[in-house]
Amino acid sequence: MNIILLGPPGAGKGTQARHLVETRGMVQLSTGDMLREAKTSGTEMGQKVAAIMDAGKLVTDEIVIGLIEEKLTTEKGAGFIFDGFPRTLAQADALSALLTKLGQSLHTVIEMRVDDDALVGRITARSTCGGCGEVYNDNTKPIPADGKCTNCGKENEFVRRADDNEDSLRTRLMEYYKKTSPLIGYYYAKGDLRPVNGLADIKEVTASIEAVLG
Ligand SMILES: Nc1ncnc2c1ncn2[C@@H]1O[C@H](COP(=O)(O)OP(=O)(O)O)[C@@H](O)[C@H]1O
Repeated sequence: MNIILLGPPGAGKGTQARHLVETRGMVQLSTGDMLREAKTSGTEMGQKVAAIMDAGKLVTDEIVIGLIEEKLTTEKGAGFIFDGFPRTLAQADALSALLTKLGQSLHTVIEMRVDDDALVGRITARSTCGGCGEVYNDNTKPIPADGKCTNCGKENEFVRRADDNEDSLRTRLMEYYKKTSPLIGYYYAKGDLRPVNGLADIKEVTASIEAVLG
């Protein structure tokens, strides 16, 4: 079963994707994570994407489609969760073609609905473990009082993502409304779209997603 988690930055896609990985053995394909990895790798591609990401703009379709294509052919599991991809209509078409080529299809597109004020609040509070990238303070969980990451167990610094600042966030929201939100209509018309309330608490959102996936 292959699914897309669709929604604006800060909607909680990553949190819910990680849950599906743990409970269902699905494979999370987060283009944001892949690009952040590329950014720190020091490659030519990494340097190219760093400035774009930090400013909150979208990286080119060519780059992200290439990253997804590589993962689709190498990763194995009980289906893929596309998290942060597709973000443009060109990416949606490319995904459809790639899945067809692999003899696979898309099961459901889960639209995580949240209001803009909540997003801005979540993202400007968000920080991550400097060691493993575990997310804190985005309405999920507070930074541990003992300073030890609940995921990797180490006492790392809790850092802000380079693009989690007010300016970059405004640009990311603008990019979302201009380029990504048309996908809601696109998948609705295809009959694949299932909305869930992303403003509910994490467990309730998880339960709504479970109910949709069956
Ligand atoms: N599918 C994509 N197409 C283009 N750029 C992307 C894509 N996925 C991620 N990015 C880049 O990575 C940044 C971070 O994405 P992501 O981790 O999904 O964060 P968030 O959902 O919090 O905005 C985006 O602002 C963009 O620059």
